[in-house]
Amino acid sequence: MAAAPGAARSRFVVVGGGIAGVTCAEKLAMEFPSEDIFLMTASPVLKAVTNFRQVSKTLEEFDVEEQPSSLLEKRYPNIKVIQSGVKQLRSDEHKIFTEDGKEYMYEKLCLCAGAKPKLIFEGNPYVLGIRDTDSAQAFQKNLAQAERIVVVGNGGIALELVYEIQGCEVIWAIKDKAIGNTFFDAGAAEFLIPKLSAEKREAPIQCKRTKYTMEGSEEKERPIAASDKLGSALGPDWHEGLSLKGTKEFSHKVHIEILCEVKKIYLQQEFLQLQQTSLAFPKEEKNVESDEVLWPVYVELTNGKIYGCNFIVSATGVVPNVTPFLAGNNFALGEDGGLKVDKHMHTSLPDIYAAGDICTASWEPSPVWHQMRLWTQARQMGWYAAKCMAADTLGESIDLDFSFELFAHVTKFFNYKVVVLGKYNAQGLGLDHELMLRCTKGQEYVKVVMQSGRMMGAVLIGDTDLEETFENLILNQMDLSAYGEDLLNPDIDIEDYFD
Ligand SMILES: Cc1cc2nc3c(=O)[nH]c(=O)nc-3n(C[C@H](O)[C@H](O)[C@H](O)COP(=O)(O)OP(=O)(O)OC[C@H]3O[C@@H](n4cnc5c(N)ncnc54)[C@H](O)[C@@H]3O)c2cc1C
Ligand SMILES: NC(=O)c1ccc[n+]([C@@H]2O[C@H](COP(=O)([O-])OP(=O)(O)OC[C@H]3O[C@@H](n4cnc5c(N)ncnc54)[C@H](O)[C@@H]3O)[C@@H](O)[C@H]2O)c1
Repeated sequence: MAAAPGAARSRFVVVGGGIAGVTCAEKLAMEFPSEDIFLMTASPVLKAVTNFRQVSKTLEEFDVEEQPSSLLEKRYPNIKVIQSGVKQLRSDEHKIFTEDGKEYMYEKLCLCAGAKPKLIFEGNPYVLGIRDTDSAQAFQKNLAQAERIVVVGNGGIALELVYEIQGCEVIWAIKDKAIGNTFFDAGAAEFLIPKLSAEKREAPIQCKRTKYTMEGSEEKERPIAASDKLGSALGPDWHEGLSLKGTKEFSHKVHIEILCEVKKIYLQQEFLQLQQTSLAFPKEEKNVESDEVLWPVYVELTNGKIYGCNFIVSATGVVPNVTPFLAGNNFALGEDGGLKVDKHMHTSLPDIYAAGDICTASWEPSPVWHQMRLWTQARQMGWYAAKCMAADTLGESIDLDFSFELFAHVTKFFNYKVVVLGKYNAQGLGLDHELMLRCTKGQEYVKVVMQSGRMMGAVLIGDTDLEETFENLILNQMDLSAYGEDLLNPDIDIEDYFD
C-alpha cells in the first residue's frame, strides 16, 4: 500500500508496552532483524520479562521489570518505541493515529493494550482500583492514613491485599460463600483462612495427612461438594516494595462478609442525613454494636449491613482496553468485551492480531485450557502472536502453541506456593466429576479433579512437589481408575508409580 504523506510506516506495528506487547515486539525483532518494528505505548515505561524459567512443560516463572524504552531499543536495535497513546484505528486504510497528532501505516498490527479495572461505582472518589504503579501508590498513600477499609471482590487482587495489609481493619465483602473463588473452592478457602488472623498463626505441625475422596462424604472435613457455579498491569510481588500499612499497630484484622455485594455508598453527609446506624468492626463475629466513630464514607451491603470506612477498594476484575480501536472498525467482541481472536491470534479484521488482556480467546480450546487474564498468558500470547504474524507474512503454516494445551499457573497466596492446573475448579465439567483431597492443616492442600478416571485439574497449595507429575497425568489423560485413592497417598512415591 502507498504511505500517505507524513505517515511513518512499518511492516509490523505493536500497540502496548505491557508484557504481551513487549514480548510480541521482541519476537518480531528476532524473526525479522532487518525490519523496523514500531512499538507504540501510552506509558513511559515498558514491562519486560526477565529471569524466565520454564519450571515444567507448561509451568513458567519469571520476573517482570519496568524498564525505560531505551533499554529495549538497545537490546533490539530494530525496535522503535513510540511513546504516545493510540487514539484511533482505521483498519480499512491500515492506519493508526496517535495522541500526539501523528499517523502510522502498518502491514500487520498487533493490539496489546491490556485491560483496566472494572470498578464498582466508577467515578466515586472513595472507590479505588489497583492496576499499575500509579494506582498502587495512590492506594498505599490512602492506606497510610486509614483505620478501616472495605475490600470488594474475591479474585487475585483481593486475596493478595487482605493478606498483605497491616494495621488497618479490613471488611472484605464477597459475593460468594468462600474466599478466593477465582482460584479456590471452599475447601481450599478453609485451609487458608487461619492465615488471615496473625494471632492464630500456627506453628508448623507434623505432617499428618488427611485423605478424602469424592464429594458428599459426611466426615467433618469432608471434600467440598462439586460446584457447577460457576498504565501496564503490575508485576509479581508488586506489593513487596510498598508498605501496605494503615494507622494502627495490629497485624491482620479482617472481617469477611459473604454472599453480598455493595448496594449503595453514602458520603458522610448523606449518611448523617439518613440517620442510619453503621456497624463497628465485629469482634469474634459477635459484636454488631453500632459504630460511634464518624467515617468519611459508608458502604451498604446487600445483606443490609452498613460499614463506615476510609475508602473502598474495588478488586472486581478487569475490562479490556478496546475503546480507541472500535470506532469505524467492526471487530467481533467476546462476552467479556475483549477482541475475539482465533487460534492464530487473528482478530476478526484483516492483518490485525491481538494478545494479552485485551483479547478474548475464541478458538475451540483444549479440554484442559482456559483463558485467564494473567501475565503468563500475556507473555505466551504475545510471543505466539508474533510467530503467527511471521508465519502469515512468510506464507507458512503454524500449529497452536503447546502452552495452550494445559492451563498452568504458579503463584503465591497467603505466603503459600499455589499451583493451579487444568480445570482446577472443575470449570465447565458440570456435576460429572469427582474430587480427591489431601490436606495437612497449615502445611499443604492438594485437590485433584477427576472425570471418568482421568485427571482434569489440580490445586496444589504448599510445597507439594506434585506439579510435574500431575501436569503429565493431565496432559497424557491416562486412565487412573486402577490407582484409586493411592493417587494421593503420601506414603507412595507417586512419581515412581508412573515412571
Ligand atoms: C495488582 C495486580 C496483580 C497481578 N498479579 C498477577 C499475578 O500474580 N500473576 C499473574 O499471572 N498475573 C497477575 N496480574 C495480571 C497481569 O498483570 C496481566 O494479566 C498482564 O500484565 C497483562 O499484560 P498485557 O500486556 O496484556 O497488558 P498491560 O500490562 O495492561 O499493558 C497494556 C499496555 O498497553 C498500553 N496502552 C493501553 N492503551 C493504549 C493505547 N490506546 N495506546 C497505546 N498504548 C496503550 C499501556 O500503557 C500498557 O503499556 C496482576 C494484575 C494486577 C493489576
Ligand atoms: N496471583 C495472581 O495470579 C493474581 C493476583 C492478582 C491479580 N491477578 C489477575 O489480575 C486481574 C485483576 O484481578 P482482580 O482480582 O481484580 O480480578 P479477578 O477476575 O481475579 O476477580 C474479580 C472478583 O471480583 C468479583 N466481582 C466481580 N464483580 C463484582 C461486583 N460487582 N461486586 C462484588 N464482586 C464482584 C468476582 O466474583 C471475582 O471474585 C485478574 O485477571 C487476575 O487473574 C492475578
